Amino acid sequence: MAEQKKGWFQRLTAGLSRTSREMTEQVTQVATSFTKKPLDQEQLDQLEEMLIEADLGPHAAARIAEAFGKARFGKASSEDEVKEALAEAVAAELTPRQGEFDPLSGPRPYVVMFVGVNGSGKTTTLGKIAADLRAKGAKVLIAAGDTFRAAAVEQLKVWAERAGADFLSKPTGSDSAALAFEAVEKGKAEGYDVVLIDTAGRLQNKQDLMNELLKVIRVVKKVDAEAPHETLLVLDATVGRNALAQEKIFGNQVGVSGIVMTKLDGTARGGVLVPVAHASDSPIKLIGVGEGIDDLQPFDARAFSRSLVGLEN
Ligand SMILES: Nc1nc2c(ncn2[C@@H]2O[C@H](COP(=O)(O)OP(=O)(O)OP(=O)(O)O)[C@@H](O)[C@H]2O)c(=O)[nH]1
Repeated sequence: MAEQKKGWFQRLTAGLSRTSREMTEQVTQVATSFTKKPLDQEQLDQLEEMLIEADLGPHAAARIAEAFGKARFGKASSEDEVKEALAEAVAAELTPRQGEFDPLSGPRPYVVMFVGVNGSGKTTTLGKIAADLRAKGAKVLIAAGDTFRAAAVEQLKVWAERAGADFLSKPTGSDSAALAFEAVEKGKAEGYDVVLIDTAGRLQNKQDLMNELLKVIRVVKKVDAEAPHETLLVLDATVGRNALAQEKIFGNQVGVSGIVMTKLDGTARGGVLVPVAHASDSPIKLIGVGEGIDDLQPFDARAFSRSLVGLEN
């Protein structure tokens, strides 16, 4: 178990290495002056600026700098003390925004819808979740709701086969709401534990896409009024602060129950998770720190915060 936990933290740290390297460099720079003299307002301002540059957003940056100031004002600090205090201040921001994705403890079939723009990592995330659920012995059905793109259907099919999950699709251009309806009906009739529904990420325009997603939800509710039990919004961390705009649109128009932040390994701007977590009404539930199956992790605010500032564990 300790080994497993270590492996998990190492993957998180490796995944966040670009962001944490950037942060650590900055922290080290700022911290050099912190070690030499008692913390003053000028240093706090520098720290705040650095946090803004790291994409944590102006509001969180101000709050974190303030919390840091409360903990360390008037004291000289070693680099590790700076990191510890920063990690604590970031964790204080994120801990209330941490949520759990646990489809096997909910009603059966537990219906999960994946939304997000093309390329955000929806298909990969869905595939990784399917593989994890299958490994736990669950009966899983995947519905290829992006009926507009043949390539998306094919890609999802590969993931379904790899995971050993059943797969439902329709010819390109079919009604995705009808497919979702069938999937939930089949899920009910055939005793599935979980139904995972992929959706389109791009249509002619944003409003068409939102209308389409709302239609899928309406239709799914005809089979099960409680469904979808989860609507996971998949956001790509490499788009930086654009992720905030996406959260706003999907969150306001479709309704989202949890956020998955992917590709944290592909960017030095992983700090963007902080303003997204704050702006969103729904918690961060999962993070993607690589392309492998084990690289989708439950979001752990404390571990994320420590890893972000380059602490070892
Ligand atoms: N490095 C890294 N790559 C990821 C992660 N998650 C997804 N990807 C990659 O991002 C690319 C896009 O992911 P998809 O799952 O195809 O994205 P999508 O939202 O389904 O997009 P479409 O299939 O175009 O609708 C793929 O090459 C994935 O392997 C991650 O956490 N880290």
